[in-house]
Amino acid sequence: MLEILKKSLKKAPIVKRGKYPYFIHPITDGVPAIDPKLLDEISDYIIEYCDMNVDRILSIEAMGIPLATAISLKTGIPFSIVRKRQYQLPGEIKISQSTGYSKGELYINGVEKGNRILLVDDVISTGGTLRFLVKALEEKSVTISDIIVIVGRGDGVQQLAGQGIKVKTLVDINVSEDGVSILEDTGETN
Ligand SMILES: O=P(O)(O)OC[C@H]1O[C@H](OP(=O)(O)OP(=O)(O)O)[C@H](O)[C@@H]1O
Ligand code: HPA
Repeated sequence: MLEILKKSLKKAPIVKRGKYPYFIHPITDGVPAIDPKLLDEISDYIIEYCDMNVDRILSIEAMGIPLATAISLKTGIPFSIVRKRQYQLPGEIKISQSTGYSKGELYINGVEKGNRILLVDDVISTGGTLRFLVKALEEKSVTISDIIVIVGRGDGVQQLAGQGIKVKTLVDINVSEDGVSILEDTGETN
């Protein structure tokens, strides 16, 4: 199950971003190249294991975009992207983004009160990005069917679980300066 994803993660190179060991992988970075077979494997898995009874798929710039595209093409469900750029449209919501290595702002457009959405992202680490996003969506009375993330690292999933936010991951990993190792049978859906 998810053999292409797991095999490719084991080969991911590591670079330091400050003190943070950052793994580089096609699904989380778009480099060196995204194999369509990998995208196919991941999107099939998500469609099988998530509640797809939704109006919309919501994902986050940048690396949520190929995931949302693949799921949308297979299901016919439209998708919106939470952007790093402000549009100043009516109803736009600004949230803070804080990861292990960066800080910035994200802007939510394209979801309405009462919508039911599937939230998809490429990786969870500290959980900071998803925590702010989920809070903003709940305040807007948007229903989240599932939160699905391809790669879990760090304690973000546990942190959010402690706040009542359930995140499903496809694969959980440990990252050190020496490389990536797969944590078997720890993810929600492994
Ligand atoms: O759990 P956290 O610590 O919040 O980290 C997870 C976030 O980090 C990445 O965002 P980034 O803006 O670096 O991603 P991009 O490469 O997709 O633009 C990733 O896409 C997540 O949104
Ligand atoms: O180590 C990482 N690699 C790629 N994307 C990420 N987003 C948070 N951490 C990482």
